[in-house]
Amino acid sequence: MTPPQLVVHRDKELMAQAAAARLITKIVDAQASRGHASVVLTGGRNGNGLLAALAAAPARDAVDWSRLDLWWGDERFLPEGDPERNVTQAREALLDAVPLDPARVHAMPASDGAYGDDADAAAAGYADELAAAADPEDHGPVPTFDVLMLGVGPDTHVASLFPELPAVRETERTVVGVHGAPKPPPVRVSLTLPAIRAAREVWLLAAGEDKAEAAAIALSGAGEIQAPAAGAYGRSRTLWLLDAAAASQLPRALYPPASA
Ligand SMILES: O=C1O[C@H](COP(=O)(O)O)[C@@H](O)[C@H](O)[C@H]1O
Repeated sequence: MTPPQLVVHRDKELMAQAAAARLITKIVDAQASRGHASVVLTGGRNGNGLLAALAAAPARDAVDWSRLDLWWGDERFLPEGDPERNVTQAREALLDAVPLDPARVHAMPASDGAYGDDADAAAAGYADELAAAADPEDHGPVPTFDVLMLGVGPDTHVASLFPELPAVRETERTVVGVHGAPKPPPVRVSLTLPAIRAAREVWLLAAGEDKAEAAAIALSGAGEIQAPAAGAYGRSRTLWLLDAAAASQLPRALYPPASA
């Protein structure tokens, strides 16, 4: 487990811009050293804010978009093109504006797609896609993502791993169908904690006052079943990117004094 590092920005706009700049640098560095990069996107307000900031950043042209693999941490299991689907929102915020290779955009299945309305089959299909993309050096059924981003919900959920639901207890499968999610829609598809932990870097995004309690709980030693965000960490780095409002309930010992 890599211990969480915290960066606290003044407000959510600055956080989104700084995180977008950080992501551009990560992708460019990975492409320079390995020829390609892989990023796992998150849904939600903070994830979409980051993508919009990236779309507006002139430095986005430093990325070779054709050599970037995009995956998703979770998806709301809805029909293709539904405005509530994470992929639909990501396309609007950024993806439609950059020259990605469509074969490298690994959206999670829709509820009117190849698996019909069977979220568990859709999850198994996505797990197969991940396994097929993994190299022998990845030591497992999931690629070693360069960066995996997770929005933190006000209830400490990450991806579609909600407190106490079976998905957060999963230790074998890399992707699961989620049923009875407390946040709509109730049916979702999600990476599990073991799949999340395959990433080199895990970035948790939390901006806004409604994330303050969740951040304080997850960073104060809570268990991952009760607070899924506490169980999300990367192989090399776990980074919490917060704004001042989301950091406002953190114990002083955790709050980095020199953040801007
Ligand atoms: O439903 C979801 O919610 C979380 C957090 O969203 P936010 O709007 O509270 O920031 C998100 O990370 C997840 O991908 C999404 O499906």
